[in-house]
Amino acid sequence: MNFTSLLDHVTHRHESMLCVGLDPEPAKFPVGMKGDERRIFEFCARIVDATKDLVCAFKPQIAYFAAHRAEDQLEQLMAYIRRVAPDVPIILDAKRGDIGATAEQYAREAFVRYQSDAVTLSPYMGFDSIEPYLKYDGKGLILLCRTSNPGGSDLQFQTLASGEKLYEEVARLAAGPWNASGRLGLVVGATFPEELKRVRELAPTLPLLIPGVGAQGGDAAATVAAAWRPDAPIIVNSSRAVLYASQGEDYALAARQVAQATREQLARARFAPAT
Ligand SMILES: O=c1ccn([C@@H]2O[C@H](COP(=O)(O)O)[C@@H](O)[C@H]2O)c(=O)[nH]1
Repeated sequence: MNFTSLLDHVTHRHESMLCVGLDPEPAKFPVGMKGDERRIFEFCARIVDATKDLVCAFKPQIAYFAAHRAEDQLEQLMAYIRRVAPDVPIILDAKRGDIGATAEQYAREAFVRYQSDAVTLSPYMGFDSIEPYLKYDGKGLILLCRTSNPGGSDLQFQTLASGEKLYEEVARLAAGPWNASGRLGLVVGATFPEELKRVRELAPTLPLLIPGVGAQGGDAAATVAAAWRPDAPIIVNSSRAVLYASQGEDYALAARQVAQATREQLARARFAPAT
C-alpha cells in the first residue's frame, strides 16, 4: 500500500494523529542499558511494542543511528516495525537535499536499503533535487517548510520579491507545480501555530508532519486548531517526551502512558471550540 493510503487507514483505525519519533540516545537509556550502543534496536523495539496501537506513524531519525555506527540496527528496526505493525507507515527522517545524481543514492538509501514509506527532504536545492525520489512509486516525500527551531526564521521567514515569505513559496510549490505525483507533504513546526495555519491555507490537503509538541513545548490544541481538516492528514510528532518518559525499567510503559495522553489531547482538540 502507498504512503498516503497507509496513513489514511491507520489514522482512522487508531484514531490517532500521533507519530512517535525514534531518536535513540544511549546516554539517556534506562538503567541497565544506559550508554550501551549495542542495545539501540532493543530500546526502540520496546517503544514500538508499547505504542504501535496508538500511533499513525513512526519516525526514526537517521542521525541517532549513524552517529553510533548503528545503521544495521536501523535496518533491523525497520524490518521489525514492518513485521509487528504492518499498517503503520514509517517516515525516515533524513532531511536529505543534494544534486540529482547524489539524490538518487539517497533515494535508494531511504526506499531500498531502509524500505521506508516516506522520507523528509530539504527542498532548498530545488525541484531537480527532489525528482529522483519520485521514481519510487507510492513513496511519500515530506519537504521542510517552516521548521520548529527558532533559527528556522533566519531563512524561511525571509521575504521574497513576490512579497511572500520563503516558507510560503515552498508551501505553494509543494501544493501546486511540484506535486503532479500527489505524493508531497510538508514539515511545519508546532512551535509556530500562526505559520501552521498559513501553510494549511496554501496547502489545504497536503499531509503535514508537525514536530515540536512535547520536549520543544509546542501546544497540541493550537496545532490541531491550526492544521487539522477532515480531509487533510496531520502527523504530530513527539520523540523525547515519549522515549524518555522514565529512566527506570518501566520506560516502555511510561512511554505508552505519555503517547496515550498526547494522542487523547490531540483528539480532544478536534472538538474544542475555536478561539
Ligand atoms: O522542524 C523540524 C524538523 C524535524 N524535527 C525532528 O523532529 C524530532 C523532534 O523531537 P522532539 O524530541 O519531540 O523535540 C527530532 O527528530 C527532530 O530532528 C524537528 O524537531 N523540527
